Amino acid sequence: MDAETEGLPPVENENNSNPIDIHARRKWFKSQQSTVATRRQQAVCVRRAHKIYGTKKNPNVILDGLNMTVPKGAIYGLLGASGCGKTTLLSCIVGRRRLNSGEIWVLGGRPGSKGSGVPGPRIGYMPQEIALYGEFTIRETLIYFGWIYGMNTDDVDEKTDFLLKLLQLPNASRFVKNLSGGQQRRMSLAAALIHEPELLILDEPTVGVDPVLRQTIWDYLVDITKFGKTTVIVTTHYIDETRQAHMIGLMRGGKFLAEESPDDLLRQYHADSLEDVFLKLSVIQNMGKRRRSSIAKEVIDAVQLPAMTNPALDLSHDDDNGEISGEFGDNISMSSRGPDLTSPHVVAATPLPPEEEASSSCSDYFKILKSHHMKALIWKNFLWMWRNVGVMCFVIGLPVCQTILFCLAIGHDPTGLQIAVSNHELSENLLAQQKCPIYKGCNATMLSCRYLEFLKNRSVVVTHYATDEEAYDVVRRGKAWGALVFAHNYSESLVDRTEYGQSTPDSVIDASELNVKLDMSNQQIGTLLYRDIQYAYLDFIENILKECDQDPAVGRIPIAWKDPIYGDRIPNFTDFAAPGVQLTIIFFLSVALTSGAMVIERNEGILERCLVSGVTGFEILASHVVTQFLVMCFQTTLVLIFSFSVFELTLRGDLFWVIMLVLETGLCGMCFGFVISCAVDNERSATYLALGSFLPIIMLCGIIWPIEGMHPLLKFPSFFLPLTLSTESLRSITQRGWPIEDPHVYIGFISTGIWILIFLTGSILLLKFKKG
Ligand SMILES: Nc1ncnc2c1ncn2[C@@H]1O[C@H](COP(=O)(O)OP(=O)(O)OP(=O)(O)O)[C@@H](O)[C@H]1O
Repeated sequence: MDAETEGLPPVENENNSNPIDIHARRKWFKSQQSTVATRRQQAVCVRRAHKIYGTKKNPNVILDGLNMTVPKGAIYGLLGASGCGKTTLLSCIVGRRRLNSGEIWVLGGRPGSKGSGVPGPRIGYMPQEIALYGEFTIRETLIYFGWIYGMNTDDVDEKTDFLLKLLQLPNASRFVKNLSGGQQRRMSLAAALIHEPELLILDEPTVGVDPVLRQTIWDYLVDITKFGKTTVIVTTHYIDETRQAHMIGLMRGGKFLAEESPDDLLRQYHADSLEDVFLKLSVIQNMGKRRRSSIAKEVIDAVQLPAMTNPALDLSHDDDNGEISGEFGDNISMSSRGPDLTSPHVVAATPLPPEEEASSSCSDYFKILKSHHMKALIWKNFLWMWRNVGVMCFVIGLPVCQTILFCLAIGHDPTGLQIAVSNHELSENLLAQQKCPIYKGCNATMLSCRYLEFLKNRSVVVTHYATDEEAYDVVRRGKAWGALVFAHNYSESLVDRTEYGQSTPDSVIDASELNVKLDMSNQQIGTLLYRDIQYAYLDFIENILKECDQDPAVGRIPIAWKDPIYGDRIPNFTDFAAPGVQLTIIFFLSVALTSGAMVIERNEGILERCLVSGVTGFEILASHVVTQFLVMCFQTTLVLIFSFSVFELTLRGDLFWVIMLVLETGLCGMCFGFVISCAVDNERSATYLALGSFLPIIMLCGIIWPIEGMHPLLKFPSFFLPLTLSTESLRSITQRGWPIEDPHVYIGFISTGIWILIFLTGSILLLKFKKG
């Protein structure tokens, strides 16, 4: 190899079928000058990468000016202690995390930029977590990923047979959840290999794999990189298995201690194993550092370091190295030598993607949905539902159960309310028998008993007591809701009172009055008794006047209650609360549905894997909208059938608009669920957030109490909540029968539509930017 071509990255040549000797290939991966053009020629090129977790006050520096060069066609072993930042570096490479500073080039483009194909099908990513659906079979899993990558089912089946043999996986119809831990990891590897990507990124693929199979996997990796078409980056804890890699990067303290071929490292450091090299490099790195070494003194003493004739091997002062971390691989500063675009090194082997910054225009967030992505995602969602049919029956049945419970339990007048009566018109004998005789017709005998009969018709249970104090005591002890006291001359006084008119003496007025003491601790029951005691009295007076051939209207209070314009003469709470309750049930079950679905995906790492494969957040949301919408249609149908057909709640308006509004509100709930699932990282937080929003919405949206009764400070903001105007709108349709043209009705549709847009945009932005 002449001087000009030395250091040339392997040229992809599809026609070249001769495997190239591994030692010859390693020579290509020698140090070379770094320019933007050469960086774009590498499979992966990282420069001056800084990544910090935590707060400004308490930063956790993970990548500290790290440089990395992965030539095309190489197997690159990324080594380092647990927690040193390997996964973080990989997730920055695949475009799932952003660096705080520095640059990354992957397959010639910036991850996330338009046309770079990264994230996308050019990459095969096997994350550290299993990131698979346990409820799917091996075949279904591979079909799902195959479709995502745009493969057809026949090709997937063919590749499935090959991968099952290669990775010694069991029958394709076995469920992933029933595989052993090691088998699941191999399954995860198969999902990354299915589409033969240009760049394979494998985060610990050989954990839990026996040595023989581990060797098979490595042989396969060597095989697919033979012709320079595929590049592999692999992290592993088994340092010595990377002897087969073309290049290894030893990571420590946020930097690479070395980036070399394994043979060169062993030679340079006079070591027998790569573990030995790693130890020596770690000791060298710690030399000269003021902070306490993390390596035990006995270990340091036992290590024989090579003579540092080469200053690049001296890592003890690497803090000052800036961009140069040593003469390893391509880690030479671009600024240290001028760019040389005429060099034959920079001749592109394959067309490179346009050099662009990560896209940030608004239209990019709403990229057109790819049909193969949507097909895979929707199929996956339905398959998940089918495999969890019990859960789905519960989800669909829950709103109906809640509606039934609401209709049976809420809004009906309480019955069997106990009233204690001290009636001094009763003789001791009658009192002992609890008898109160009624004299019908135009008869003024024992009018107290006649009144009580009307009261009993209003579902009040009357018990007689001998004294007033006894009756009051029963109320005090909570055995009755009220005490009524009749004077011994009640009937006579009542007649006198009507006859005397204005000249009625006070004693007669007192005796003709029914004395009432209620337990008003329960507002609903207290108000009901208050109402019934008065209504019973009016019925009683009208009845006597009628029996005595007098006009019953004389006994009424002089207010004529005509038929109401809207609603019933005696309105019921069920009709008032039903619209709000129906919308709340559909809204919050939709929240639970979507926030749960997305959080589960995120927890199991599937979402991450999906996004790396090129699926956009918008596509994931859209697929869930499609499947959950179908579920919601079932829920809505059942809720409305039970509300209006079975329980016959009032419906004066158009059922069509009721259905539309309920569906729109469900959609709004789904979008709110997306926001929650995109904003939080685990199910517990999602549950807290959903529950936390439930109570304020119930209280502030006029569902259980009219907004007019709210504190003035709450009235205005409550109009901006998602269920306020829609509840009012539904109430107007069902109770008043108003059409869609009425502003009270269409405002509910508009406000819900605006909320849908807000939530949808919020969740897409969160998916886009919440990478870490
Ligand atoms: N999202 C995060 N927020 C804060 N710290 C994080 C986050 N992710 C990782 N870390 C921390 O960053 C460090 C590097 O983590 P990373 O997972 O990249 O290490 P790793 O080298 O892949 O480890 P392992 O080999 O054990 O998988 C760890 O200390 C980890 O606790």
